[in-house]
Amino acid sequence: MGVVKASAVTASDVVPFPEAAPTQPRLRIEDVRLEYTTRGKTVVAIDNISIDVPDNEFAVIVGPSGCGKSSLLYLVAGLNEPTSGEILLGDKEVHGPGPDRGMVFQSYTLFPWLTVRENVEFGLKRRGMPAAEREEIVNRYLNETGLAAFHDAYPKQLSGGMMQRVAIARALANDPKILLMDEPFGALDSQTRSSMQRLLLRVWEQHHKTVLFVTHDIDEAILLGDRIYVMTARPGRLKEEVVVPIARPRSLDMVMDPAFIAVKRRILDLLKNEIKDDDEH
Ligand SMILES: Nc1ncnc2c1ncn2[C@@H]1O[C@H](COP(=O)(O)OP(=O)(O)OP(=O)(O)O)[C@@H](O)[C@H]1O
Repeated sequence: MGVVKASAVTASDVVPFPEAAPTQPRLRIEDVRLEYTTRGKTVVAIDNISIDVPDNEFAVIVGPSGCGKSSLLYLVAGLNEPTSGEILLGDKEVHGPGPDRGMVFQSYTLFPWLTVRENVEFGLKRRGMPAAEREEIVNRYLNETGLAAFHDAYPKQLSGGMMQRVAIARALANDPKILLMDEPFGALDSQTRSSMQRLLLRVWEQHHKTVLFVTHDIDEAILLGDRIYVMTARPGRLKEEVVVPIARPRSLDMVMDPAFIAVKRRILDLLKNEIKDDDEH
């Protein structure tokens, strides 16, 4: 084969590398502002927040009480519309709720007339998934969340922790693009809360589902999160994005690690300043 001289190669001969599709983060919150108007009085709850949540990351929102954390999650869930700005999931703008977003709230939101199995199965059945496929998926999530032995129980027979397991299993079974969790362990006693954190760590490390998680608990935020968005006092703005430099798999005893303590100190400082700023106004 002859040698191709460099001079023989023209621009039109060069086959460009296929451009890698730019990887858009799954969730983009762009310049979102939210005002509530009640009886003629307008309150700015969220003031121009922009956040990109990378795919397959566990993102956590922390901030002073009333800074708009739940409001932001509700906007992503499509349960409310921003006053301005937009929210994109993939390349679709969010308007209204949809099966691409799974929600787990602090209050228990199971259907009381359905068993554990039927609760987990609900969304799949609604989508018309065949029974055999449904059963396989439901069994998998019942096992993963330690609910297999309780599959025939009704919500009223379960403790708060068990009900939240069902809510998590139900959300995951629907295979949403993102899981939105609003203080899901906020109503649980501290022991149950720890056990739920362990469970969520284990389940999340298996699926790496994109999560947006709201909490007041800084230890919980660091333990679970890859990235923590710290908000200012109301009107909520993004104060700082803190990346958690702690390897996975994680365990609850990591709260004693120097890296954990350093991140905690950083977040507490950010929040302390925020509350002080707020008091001074
Ligand atoms: N439906 C509503 N109508 C009017 N004001 C509202 C409404 N929902 C929330 N607010 C106000 O908006 C602000 C943000 O509320 P939000 O519940 O989102 O904050 P949060 O950070 O989740 O609070 P917390 O940490 O206490 O749960 C608060 O001042 C709240 O009183």
